[in-house]
Amino acid sequence: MTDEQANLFSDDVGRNPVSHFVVGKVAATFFSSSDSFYKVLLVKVTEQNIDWSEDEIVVTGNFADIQEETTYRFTGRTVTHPKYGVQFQADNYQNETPTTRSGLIAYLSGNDFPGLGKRTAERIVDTLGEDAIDKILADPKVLKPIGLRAGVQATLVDTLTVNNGLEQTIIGLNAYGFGSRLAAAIYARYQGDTLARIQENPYCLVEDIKGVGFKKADQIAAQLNIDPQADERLKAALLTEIDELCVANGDTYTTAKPLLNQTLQLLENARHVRIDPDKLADQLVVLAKENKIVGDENRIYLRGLYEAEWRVAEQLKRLLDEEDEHPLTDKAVESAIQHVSCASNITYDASQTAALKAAITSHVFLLTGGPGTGKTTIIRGLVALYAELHDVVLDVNQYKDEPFPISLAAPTGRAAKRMAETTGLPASTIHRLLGLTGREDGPEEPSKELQGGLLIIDEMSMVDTVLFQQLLTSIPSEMQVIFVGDKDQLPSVGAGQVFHDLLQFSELPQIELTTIYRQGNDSSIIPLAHAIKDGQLPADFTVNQPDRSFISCNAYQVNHIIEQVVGKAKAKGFSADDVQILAPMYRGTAGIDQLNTTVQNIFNPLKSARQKHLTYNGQDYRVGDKVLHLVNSPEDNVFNGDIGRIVGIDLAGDPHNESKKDQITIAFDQNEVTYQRSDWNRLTLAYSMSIHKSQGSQFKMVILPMVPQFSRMLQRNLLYTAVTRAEQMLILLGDIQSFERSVTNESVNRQTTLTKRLRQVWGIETSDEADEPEASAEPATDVEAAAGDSETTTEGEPTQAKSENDDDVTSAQSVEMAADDGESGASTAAQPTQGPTVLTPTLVLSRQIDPMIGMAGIKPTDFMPQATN
Ligand SMILES: Nc1ncnc2c1ncn2[C@@H]1O[C@H](COP(=O)(O)OP(=O)(O)OP(=O)(O)O)[C@@H](O)[C@H]1O
Repeated sequence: MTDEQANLFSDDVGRNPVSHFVVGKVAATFFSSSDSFYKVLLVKVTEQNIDWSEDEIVVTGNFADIQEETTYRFTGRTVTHPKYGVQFQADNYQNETPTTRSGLIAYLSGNDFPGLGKRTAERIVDTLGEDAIDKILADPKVLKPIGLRAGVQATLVDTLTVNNGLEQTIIGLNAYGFGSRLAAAIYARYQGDTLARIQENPYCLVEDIKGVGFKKADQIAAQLNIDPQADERLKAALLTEIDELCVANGDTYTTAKPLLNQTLQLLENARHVRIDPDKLADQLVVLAKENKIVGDENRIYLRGLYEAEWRVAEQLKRLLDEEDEHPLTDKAVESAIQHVSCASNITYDASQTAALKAAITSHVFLLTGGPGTGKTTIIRGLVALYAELHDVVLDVNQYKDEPFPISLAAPTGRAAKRMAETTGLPASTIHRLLGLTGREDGPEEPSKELQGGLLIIDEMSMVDTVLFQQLLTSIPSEMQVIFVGDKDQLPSVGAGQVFHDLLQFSELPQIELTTIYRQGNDSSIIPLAHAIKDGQLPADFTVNQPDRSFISCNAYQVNHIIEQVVGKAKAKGFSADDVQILAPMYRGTAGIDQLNTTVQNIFNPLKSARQKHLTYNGQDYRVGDKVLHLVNSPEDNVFNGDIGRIVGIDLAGDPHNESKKDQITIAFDQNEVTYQRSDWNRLTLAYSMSIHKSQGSQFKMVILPMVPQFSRMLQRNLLYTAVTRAEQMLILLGDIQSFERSVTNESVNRQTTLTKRLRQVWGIETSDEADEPEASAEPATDVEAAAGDSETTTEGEPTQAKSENDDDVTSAQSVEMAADDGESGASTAAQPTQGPTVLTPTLVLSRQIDPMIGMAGIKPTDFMPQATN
């Protein structure tokens, strides 16, 4: 154990003056978690100081590699379990190796150490003393004077390390405050080097371990007295802030000024120190040299996102360049379209026919259109067309031993389910299609090659840069691929605006469907959506329609009005699944959290104090609740935005709960998932949800409040996405000015360079490229170029939220100083990308919402609160 660790432990002891222990042989392992180190053991007690009169005790805790029939010393405390009674909860444990001379000699000459006889064991103990094991573990070279054969020495050291080292590692990780799941992930990554790696550079955890952030690493570094000015600290903070800036804005790159500003704030606030901005800028250069970030003109990218954009462009070129061995004739295609049109009883209009024709004859095709313009109709048509032209049988049961020739996929489980329902064919999430588990280390992780002749991806606006790159890499050149979406919806949660950018590039075959079919007497929602898309509210916006209404109210009235509207909807037979409240923000009187509580009490009230429920993060969870999964968890086949229902709550004290832990079981459309407490942060109630999370889903009734408090969230694509989620009924409430503001507030574009990469890969010179510095021109040499540039960006540049530290003059001045320092110029040497030579840029680091089914007779006004009727 190092001094630092010893300090940590003594600190623990300081807080816990009475150190309780149990020493004993592990007789059985009752429970062993599959994804963490948590175990429940039965221990035969040989020694203890906990007032225990029985021979055996149950010991729980985080233990690595426990061997049954081996003696351990457990330190911790006794706890009384509601069902199992008194147990010993261990914070620390160690292999109880003997400490007396004779005990040590017997241990070292025992079965664990083949090749070591009694005499050699005596020599070891006599030479190294009774702390021989600690000395050997600290430095195996102490064995040199003993003169052991190399093989025997290696076995001795290895076995001692296994018997003692792993425990020490887990104890060390526990002491650093890591829970069992993170401890398992860290150990899986560094193995026996874990503690040494952390002690040398705790910031390595930020890069290597999902779930460990800069602040955690920085706390450990502070405990280890690592200099706050250390290069590794500055680099970790820079990487964290590039990621944060890109995640916060959905950009694929950032620029020097916001990056340096935010990084300085992070570094200075965390350890209350001043950081030299020049030193920080130097580390940006170092990160580029280490190939962790890429500077291109005034843009700064994380390497993964930089390469993902290049790869997307290159992969699309590869697919589009593929030549058909047997190209389809116009005549064959036109005749097949006729057949499909007759069989489906649809007369395709001119642009729909053009879309069918272009899509079926292109290797890559993009189809966009607003709600009700026929995207689903075209997907169905394409499937039928492909089957006819390629002699494919559309009966999945006939493909037992070979892959179905048409793959359909979407970014979320709900969108995939809708796709399967509308086509009558299997559809999956993109993650599942690619066999992604979510545990991949990086975007470049190779995924399997897809099989079949045609791939159609729906809800393309939700696909981010990294996932798209993984998808394209898996598509074989002979496969046709069609991307379908609505370009005016919100972009992906992850970085990029892939569909938007692809549509900007006219070399990619594409068609926008603009004729709206689902309208007339049975829908005023779709025309409303199209009007919003075009930047205006219709004149009848506040006039009640058969399927839509507007209730004027202020932010403080929203909750009460929604309570009345939902109460009436429930009385008319609407279920919690039918009614969806969408709001832009979580906090506030009209925010998602408050509305969730209100609507939960209507659809799933707590009926008695004995009903199973639990509280987490200020929200009450009950069996029957509608809940939302907040992240992509491909390992459980549940995705960001998936909605499920709580079907089980197991409390630790339940007699039949074998895990003896609190857990929630949720049924999703596709499967059931059990969430341990450590996963509850992936959940929230779903009666009310953010518009972002509703992407890819539709609901019979959407209730949408818009009030001035939502301020900067009042944007056109947000309102458009919310309105298009309503299948049959839309109830808008709030103040008209907020809706007007949303419509006029044109959606902010993200900072991406995908369209630029496409132009580069296609070798197309465009006029706006002339405005940009030549790849081979003199490199911008310092922060000045980047910082100056970010100052001149106007529309489209995401605005930096005012940080708590905006009045910190020193930090602000520091950035200016760095920007002024023309001498500190640094540019990295050109580095090739993965692409063809001609594409290689000079890498210059500048520090630089069907008809009204079942709705007959029900009008939105039926749900209006009495006061407004
Ligand atoms: N050419 C056409 N002639 C008659 N009806 C059509 C035509 N094209 C589409 N429709 C009908 O219009 C309605 C909307 O079409 P579809 O569902 O394909 O649009 P969509 O773009 O997928 O809409 P959303 O994005 O809202 O799901 C459907 O009822 C469909 O049958």
